[in-house]
Amino acid sequence: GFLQVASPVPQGPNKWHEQFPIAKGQRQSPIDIVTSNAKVDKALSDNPLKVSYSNNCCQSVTNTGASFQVVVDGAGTEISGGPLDSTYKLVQFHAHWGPLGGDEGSEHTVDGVTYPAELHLVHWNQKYKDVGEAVDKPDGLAVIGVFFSRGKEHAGFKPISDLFAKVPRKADKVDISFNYDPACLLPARRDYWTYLGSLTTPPLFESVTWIVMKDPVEVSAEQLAALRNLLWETPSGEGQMCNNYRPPQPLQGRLVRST
Ligand SMILES: NS(=O)(=O)c1c(F)c(F)c(-n2cc(CC3CCCCC3)nn2)c(F)c1F
Ligand SMILES: [Zn+2]
Repeated sequence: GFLQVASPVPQGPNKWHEQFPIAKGQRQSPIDIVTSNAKVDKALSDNPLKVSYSNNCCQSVTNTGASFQVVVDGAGTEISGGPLDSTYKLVQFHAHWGPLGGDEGSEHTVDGVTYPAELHLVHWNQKYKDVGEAVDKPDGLAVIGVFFSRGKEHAGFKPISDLFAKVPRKADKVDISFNYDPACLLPARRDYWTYLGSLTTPPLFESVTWIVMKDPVEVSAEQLAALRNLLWETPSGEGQMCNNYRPPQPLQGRLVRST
């Protein structure tokens, strides 16, 4: 019979350094946020983080083979202020999560505490011509991280979590025909920690100003379970996508600032 050439199953985080040496770099993400070591910086509150998203910016949801990804056309979806020296535009949002019913799954941890999932809103610096140019520059990206805790249903996340069943396989894609404002996914209290880090997936570029919201948002157990409608390649064939999170990396002496 024909030689079966399977697509290589993606290597886990502790092998990434073989192909991406920067995995052992000086500003890798995620990190464990030790709240007692975070330094309150008045400058962050003097120039508050400004999030101005439009409600018709979301184009589609796709299964990237590593997460869901809501693709956004950046028109009018800008953030600025806080730790940012320029305006950044939203390009996509996705998440990382753990096993069904488990409490691990977030990438950042807070005093060693994990959350069942973590949402990432990825923005690129408008001083560059596009995200491809920005993605590997030290000030190229700004990612807002939002912890998901298990509780009551998140009405704002429902239109998105209902779409996961429609994109079970890698490269599956469904258009978003309704108006959707991703700002509904942010916690009411806008306090955050911020530090300089990296992409948490290959190519692991050290190009991210991280803005990790202090307060989690509640989503229901069903909405967390809906993340598992997404499938991916496992060593034993196709399986439910889960545990797509990188564990915390060495702080390497970096300062974490806090509002
Ligand atoms: N977890 S994370 O740190 O928030 C995070 C991710 F997980 C990502 F996958 C990306 N990412 C960026 C690109 C486009 C690049 C286009 C140029 C070539 C490299 C990929 N695709 N995925 C990303 F930007 C990001 F910030
Ligand atoms: Zn991410």
